[in-house]
Amino acid sequence: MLSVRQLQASYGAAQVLFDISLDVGAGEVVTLLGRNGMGKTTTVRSIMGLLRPRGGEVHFNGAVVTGLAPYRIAQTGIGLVPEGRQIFPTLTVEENLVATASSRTGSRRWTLDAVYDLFPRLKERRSNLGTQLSGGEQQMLAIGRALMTNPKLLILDEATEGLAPLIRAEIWTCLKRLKGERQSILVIDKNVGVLATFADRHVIIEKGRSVWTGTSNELMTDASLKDRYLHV
Ligand SMILES: Nc1ncnc2c1ncn2[C@@H]1O[C@H](COP(=O)(O)OP(=O)(O)OP(=O)(O)O)[C@@H](O)[C@H]1O
Repeated sequence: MLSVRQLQASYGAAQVLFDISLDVGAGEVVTLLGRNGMGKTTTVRSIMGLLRPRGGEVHFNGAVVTGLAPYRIAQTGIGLVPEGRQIFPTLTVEENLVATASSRTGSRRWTLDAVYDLFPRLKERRSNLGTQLSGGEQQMLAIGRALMTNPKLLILDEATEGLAPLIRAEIWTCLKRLKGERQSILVIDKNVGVLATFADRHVIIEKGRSVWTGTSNELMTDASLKDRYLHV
């Protein structure tokens, strides 16, 4: 479904990504791991066309999407939950959700009711403005908004950063439920232990290079990986 090959990217003259390769298959949950500043967000931004890659290729559903405008990449069926949520603060919850609604990619799975079923709290808050929501509610809204585009692939950058433990658990439950429906997901998060309970594969990024990929079992049984690449 998503295939990234030898991706390179820079901010101005500073090259940040040197060689990122990763795959997400249909129905798979894949994580992007690595310490702060290693290039996870930049990888996501490059996949989405928010940063123009200076080398390498991004294939999605068999087509090369490298270098397309972000809206065109989104239209191919990739839904992004960006770092920092970026919901529309002056719109209500419901307006935020409706603003992105689309069945362009063929699937009509995600409607307002379906999102409210996944996150009942959003239904309670449907008339509240974005600014009136807690961090957890904003993250639920950001996920709901991405789902309303009926994406073939959902990408979450920092899925639970800064959220209280109970809210985190709700987000994990949501992701597990989506996996149960065979939603393809690429997720960045630091909670490796929880991710390993339901993700299929993991990709570790170190200084702009994808240096390891493997299953949850392989990740959890190789303690040296965590020491080398994940501990601060
Ligand atoms: N807009 C920018 N301009 C210049 N350099 C940037 C910019 N954004 C990120 N960088 C640099 O690029 C490198 C990779 O950053 P990136 O945000 O992709 O890392 P990350 O793995 O997502 O880390 P984090 O977990 O802290 O978000 C870092 O050295 C960072 O300082």
